[in-house]
Amino acid sequence: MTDTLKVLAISGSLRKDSYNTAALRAAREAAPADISIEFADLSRIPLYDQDQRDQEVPAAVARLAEQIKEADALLFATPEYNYSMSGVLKNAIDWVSRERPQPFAGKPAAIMSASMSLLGGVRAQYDLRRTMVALDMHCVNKPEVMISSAHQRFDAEGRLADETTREFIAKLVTALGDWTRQLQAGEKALSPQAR
Ligand SMILES: Cc1cc2nc3c(=O)[nH]c(=O)nc-3n(C[C@H](O)[C@H](O)[C@H](O)COP(=O)(O)O)c2cc1C
Repeated sequence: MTDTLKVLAISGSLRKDSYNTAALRAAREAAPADISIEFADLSRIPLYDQDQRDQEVPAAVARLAEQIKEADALLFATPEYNYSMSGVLKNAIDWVSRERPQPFAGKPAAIMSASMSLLGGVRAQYDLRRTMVALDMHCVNKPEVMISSAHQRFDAEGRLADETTREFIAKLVTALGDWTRQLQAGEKALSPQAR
């Protein structure tokens, strides 16, 4: 029997009716039985301030860093704000990136984006990928899930109403699970005990 993988879902939108958060809920529904998805909460994270950090790491940041450490993998969904990821997401990543050991290092991760435009947030995804390189995350390359015209793909209750998008999301979650197990197997093989 395979162990369940713990995936932390991180939405870059605080909006109650966020399409990105809704996409993460759809991912949780579509996840195979051996993947469990829990949600991070970025709403209490203040703006990054080095002086504040020097005094005390805010509780919401410490909690997020802990959740990231405990997770086997991360699943991001980011809105596109002016061709980039949201400030909410970048700010949270910046806070956590100052923790030591750096919690993102070596983490398997995957990205989705949802936008009302026809491009589905592709430019935000590539910004996020660049940040992932800086932080040594290992991002799944394919499938790329960009949810365009998001307002037409979710119903008024925020449920995904588009089968093609659901299939893409399911494939991405499965790919993230496979990628995570592959990386974990590689790490085991390289550990001193295995030599
Ligand atoms: C400040 C701001 C900038 C935006 N810039 C873009 C953009 O560059 N490209 C785009 O596709 N949508 C842009 N949008 C629209 C968002 O994609 C849209 O509001 C989306 O629903 C936000 O994601 P959410 O539903 O998860 O909150 C922008 C929205 C805001 C508030």
